[in-house]
Amino acid sequence: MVVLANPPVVDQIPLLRSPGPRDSFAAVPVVDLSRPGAARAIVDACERFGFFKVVGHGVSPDTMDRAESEAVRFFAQAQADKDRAGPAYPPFGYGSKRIGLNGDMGWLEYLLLAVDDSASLSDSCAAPSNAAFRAALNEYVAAVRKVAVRVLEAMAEGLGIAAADTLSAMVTEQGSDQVFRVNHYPPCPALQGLLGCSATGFGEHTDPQLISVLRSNGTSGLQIAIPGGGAGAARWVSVPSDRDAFFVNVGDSLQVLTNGRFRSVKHRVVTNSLKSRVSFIYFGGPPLAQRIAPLPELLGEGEESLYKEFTWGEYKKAAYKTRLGDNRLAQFEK
Ligand SMILES: C=C1C[C@]23C[C@@]1(O)CC[C@H]2[C@@]12CC[C@H](O)[C@@](C)(C(=O)O1)[C@H]2[C@@H]3C(=O)O
Ligand SMILES: O=C(O)CCC(=O)C(=O)O
Ligand SMILES: [Fe+2]
Repeated sequence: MVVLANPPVVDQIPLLRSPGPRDSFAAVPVVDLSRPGAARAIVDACERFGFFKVVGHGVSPDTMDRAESEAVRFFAQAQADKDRAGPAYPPFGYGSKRIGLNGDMGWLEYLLLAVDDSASLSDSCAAPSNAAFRAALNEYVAAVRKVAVRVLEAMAEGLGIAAADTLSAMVTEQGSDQVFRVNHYPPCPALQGLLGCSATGFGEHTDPQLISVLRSNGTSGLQIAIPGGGAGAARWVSVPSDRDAFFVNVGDSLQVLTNGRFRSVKHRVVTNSLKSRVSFIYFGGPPLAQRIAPLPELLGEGEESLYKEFTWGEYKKAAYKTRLGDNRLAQFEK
């Protein structure tokens, strides 16, 4: 029997099967935000996959490129300099390989940053301290939050909710819990010898918030779980990258607000063996006191909530005690 030992650099990082051309999710739903019909298309994608790609968003390529090149510059610094941006208090600040506080590991480094009510990086996070990087991220975060708001408004319209801002207000009102993440996945060449294996960049999970809006530098690696793996199982498919587009994930809280009509999508990142991936993710969450329960307009006659009552603060506290791959919503199901 041949026993393959993991190379030491990836000792504690789980391996995944390297994606191949047959894993490509060519049918990823694409929504053009500038066209009529976007609301219906978004609802359809959220019901089927909890995931879609957004084009026609109007965000300037300069805004995206500036943020990306500043991020590349930040991560190219010496390790000791990056470590100085480490969390003043967890989870915010610079991190490397460790995800969360419960033992999850991935082949990445990242900045996890709090966003304030005016869609700027919160002053409570000193990192990143470089003024040009901070300015570029502030410009990007303001732009991506506008995209999130338009998407949430379109969802409300598509769901037939009378007040257009029912969902979007949750991420714009005072005290809303918005987080921004910059992930850098260096290539993992040590694995080239292990045929067919890649390091886990970011292990499988669902996002706890309402929605996450992601943009990457065009290096592939993001996978989502879609129904249809046979016998009710899910199948992992690779999302073709597109540096000009945004990708939207439905999070756990939106699944609950829609009483399970929208799916909180399971996703993960597989490290590329040749190219670095840089991704930006805006996580739109509500204020801590926001009650997360199915919207009354969405409940049919006699339909009951599938979930126990909770606030976002309660859910977040419970979520941060779980491992990445845990089914966080299970403890709130009736
Ligand atoms: C393992 C963990 C990392 C995470 C907190 C958690 O305990 C479970 C949820 C994880 C997640 C996934 C989406 C976002 O990247 C994130 C910032 C979030 O809100 O929930 C991360 C958390 C993290 O990295 O701290
Ligand atoms: O970096 C990516 O592309 C996705 C990361 C992710 O899912 C997350 O940070 O929650
Ligand atoms: Fe995620």
